[in-house]
Amino acid sequence: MSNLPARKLRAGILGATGTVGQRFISLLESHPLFVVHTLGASARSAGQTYGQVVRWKVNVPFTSVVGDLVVQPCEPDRFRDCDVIFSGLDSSVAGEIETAFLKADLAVLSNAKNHRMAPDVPLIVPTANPEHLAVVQHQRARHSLKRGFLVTNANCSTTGLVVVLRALQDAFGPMSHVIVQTMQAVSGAGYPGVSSLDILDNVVPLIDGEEEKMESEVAKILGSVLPDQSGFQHLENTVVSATCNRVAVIDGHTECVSVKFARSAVAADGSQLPPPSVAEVRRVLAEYTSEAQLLQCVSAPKHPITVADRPDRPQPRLDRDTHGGNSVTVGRIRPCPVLDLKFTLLVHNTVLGAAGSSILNAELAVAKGVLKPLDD
Ligand SMILES: NC(=O)C1=CN([C@@H]2O[C@H](COP(=O)(O)OP(=O)(O)OC[C@H]3O[C@@H](n4cnc5c(N)ncnc54)[C@H](OP(=O)(O)O)[C@@H]3O)[C@@H](O)[C@H]2O)C=CC1
Ligand SMILES: N[C@@H](CC(=O)OP(=O)(O)O)C(=O)O
Repeated sequence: MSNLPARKLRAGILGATGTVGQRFISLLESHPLFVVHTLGASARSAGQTYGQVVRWKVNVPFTSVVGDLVVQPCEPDRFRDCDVIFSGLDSSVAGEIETAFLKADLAVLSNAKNHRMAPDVPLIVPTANPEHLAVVQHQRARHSLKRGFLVTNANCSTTGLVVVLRALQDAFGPMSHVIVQTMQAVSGAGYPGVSSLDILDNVVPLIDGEEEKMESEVAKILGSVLPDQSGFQHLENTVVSATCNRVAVIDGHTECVSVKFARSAVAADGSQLPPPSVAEVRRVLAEYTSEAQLLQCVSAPKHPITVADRPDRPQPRLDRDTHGGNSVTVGRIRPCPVLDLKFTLLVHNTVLGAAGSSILNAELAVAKGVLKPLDD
């Protein structure tokens, strides 16, 4: 990896007690570039040690070093000596707090939905659209910042989908139609989230606001950076329809996807290209690589997409941790009698779908020289 800093970057975590915050701590525990330095949460937790307040749900324990840190209020001054800030804040407060951190010239990588669609905020899924990081320079100029920035990652269901769509779009051209049905894990709703009486022995066919986020975020992520790098050209001719369900799985969102390629529509002159074959699609997905692999980012999965060999995969319990939870597993690739092609994918919602993407985005920012230690 290029631009390796002389020392580990000190990481602040906002929302450190939450589901995503805990995943940050777990993934950063022995990270070669970042070290957990300052933890922040609400007034309910601030002033007490992390060990006292956290209701830890990750199946690997946290260290005593982290457990002894005193949780801070989420105010920029408390995080002044952090080189990088990871945010897992609840969206009811993330908007204002992250803006305050940006204005304080801090480098923020957020999971929250609040700033995702802002015109000068890169919305980056690291193995799908890392090139969108280029807009950080314009963002800095607009806010008169020296080193700060605000980069968000996507909704967890969007994340799994766009990695696969990007691979298909690069190989076979744009898609005109994408239809997706999700089966989303309960950890996606945070803690304590959905009550057991609602979810056990049940499927809940509504996740408030989720479908709209999926439908709009795909267009920004699969779009391009404007030639002057001041923002983004959203994809205009790909229609996405999402239906989202909550299921009794702890981690891992499963998505059933059907797509139609623009090339298979009949052109004005009557010409028409056939849709890609299942064999071609399998090969393209299995061979797909992103800039995260080229730049040798330490958390980059060996394969951004893992094509399942067995006909009854992917399954959340068996496949969510593939390549550390940063690879999207795809299976059941087959022709679709309505659109062109259909398949099932699985994304780990709190790793690649949340904290893992933020960390990989930070690694990309280091590799591209956008994120440096405070004293550099
Ligand atoms: N879970 C997932 O799979 C995904 C979540 N996200 C997004 O990531 C963010 C975090 O989600 P998740 O971890 O699930 O949520 P949780 O509800 O589990 O955690 C929320 C965190 O925000 C903190 N918080 C709440 N209110 C305040 C406040 N007023 N001031 C400071 N901190 C506050 C909480 O602190 P305290 O404990 O002190 O109350 C807690 O640390 C959300 O924006 C969510 O939409 C994105 C993708 C996937
Ligand atoms: N809504 C997602 C998780 C989430 O918080 O998404 P977002 O960050 O887009 O609000 C889920 O419940 O699985």
